[in-house]
Amino acid sequence: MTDARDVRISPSILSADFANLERELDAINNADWAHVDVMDNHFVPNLTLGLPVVESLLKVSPIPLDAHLMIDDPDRWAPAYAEAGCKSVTFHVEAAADPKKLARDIRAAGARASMAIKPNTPWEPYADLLPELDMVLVMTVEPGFGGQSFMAEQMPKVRAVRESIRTHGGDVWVQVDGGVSAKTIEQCAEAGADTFVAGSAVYGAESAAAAIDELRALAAGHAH
Ligand SMILES: O=C(CO)[C@@H](O)[C@H](O)COP(=O)(O)O
Ligand SMILES: [Fe+2]
Repeated sequence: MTDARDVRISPSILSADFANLERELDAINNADWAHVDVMDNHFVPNLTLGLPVVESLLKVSPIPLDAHLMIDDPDRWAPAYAEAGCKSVTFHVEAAADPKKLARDIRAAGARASMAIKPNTPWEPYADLLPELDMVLVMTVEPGFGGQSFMAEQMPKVRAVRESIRTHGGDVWVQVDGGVSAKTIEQCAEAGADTFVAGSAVYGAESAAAAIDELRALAAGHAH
């Protein structure tokens, strides 16, 4: 059984005020992680920030950073985010040349190794990678932008990932990212997700801290 302590909320600073990121990190200090979306305008059609900004965020963040790398050639770049101090580093399997080696490199550099799959990418061909992973991120929007509509049709994939983890054993977290809000988080938890990214639902709320508490309570009520 999963209880409230096993539900993790990771607000995405993509929806924060980029001119005031230290203040925006402080505003979510009751969250478990801060989710940082790194986009390179190649893997996705958007450009955000890279390692120098992440290094600065690491100096001031009250909570650990969860780096979501939406970039080409993660084999080359991802371990540096772990070496810099990100406690979780997610690469996209669609972009990785050697996902097994990359996951090992991330772990060797001191971070949790996480693999993301886009909405049109099936899970089954990658299930054998589970022993190398600490988290699987099932995208619930096409990566690239905050504020998009949640794709409920990804819930069977969340169930399939959770089932593979049950079968293979191991304490692998299942993260969902994209359109997660008070309206959609319960079905994610019900399907087997335990780690929830929310950008606009947190930073668009009157109180980010209250939104985080609400999301955590809703997810915990449906976790299993
Ligand atoms: O990775 C991404 C988008 O590609 C996300 O992390 C978004 O930043 C989530 O934003 P919301 O959908 O919650 O507004
Ligand atoms: Fe993300």
